[in-house]
Amino acid sequence: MTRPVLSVRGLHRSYKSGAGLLKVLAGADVDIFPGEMVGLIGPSGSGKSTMLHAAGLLEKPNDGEVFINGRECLALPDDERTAIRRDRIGMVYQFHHLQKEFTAEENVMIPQMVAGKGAREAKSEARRLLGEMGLAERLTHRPSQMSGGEQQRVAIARALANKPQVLLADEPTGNLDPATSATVFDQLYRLTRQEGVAALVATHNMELASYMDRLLTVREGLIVSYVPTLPSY
Ligand SMILES: Nc1ncnc2c1ncn2[C@@H]1O[C@H](COP(=O)(O)OP(=O)(O)OP(=O)(O)O)[C@@H](O)[C@H]1O
Repeated sequence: MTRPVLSVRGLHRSYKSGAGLLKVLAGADVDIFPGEMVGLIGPSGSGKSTMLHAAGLLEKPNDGEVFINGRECLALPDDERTAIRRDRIGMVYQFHHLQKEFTAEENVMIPQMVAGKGAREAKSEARRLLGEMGLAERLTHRPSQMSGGEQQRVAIARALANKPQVLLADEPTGNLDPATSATVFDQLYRLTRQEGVAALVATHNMELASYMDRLLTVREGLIVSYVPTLPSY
């Protein structure tokens, strides 16, 4: 049987809320297998971002384990966890978070060079990925010189630049109009498939969700398989 590339086990996360405690995740499990695209859906505030942040090793949960390629990462020393996050995990957010003083090409080169790649190799990979995202004519544009959809496509190329095994995307098209959202999602879908990257994508967009291989949702702090029923949420 294929081993999951990302495995989350028994994740607990609560936040202080006034005098009490808001339990968001209460023992949540997720398995993502190589090459698949899994949707994470559910109402606002249900815990999708909380799950993605913990799975992406950005935030320590109160309890639980996160395995990347079979290796538990939350208990690792900070520097090892950072290296795994850099080399194995790509993140895309609703807002692109590109560095505004750098060009599209440089934005995609930076994470590669931080990971130790030389400038020439990083540039060639940046050009390849930006070309795949339909941005061959935008290499030297800065974020302010690009449309929202173009900026988000650069952010996707950047997230894939270090050949991660898993891409975690938090409403990657949530800030775009419906037509641009569909195009950007299409490119995200095609490129993750082509590069063999597994993806967990939080979205409110049920049309995009219908293209995913599987859907998960958060219910009472647990992650469960989601089978759409009428009326949908
Ligand atoms: N740092 C924090 N401190 C306190 N409460 C928080 C914090 N982060 C998240 N929460 C709360 O945890 C709950 C889950 O938030 P989360 O962002 O994971 O939901 P979500 O499903 O991603 O929502 P959305 O679809 O609106 O992005 C919310 O009620 C939120 O207010």
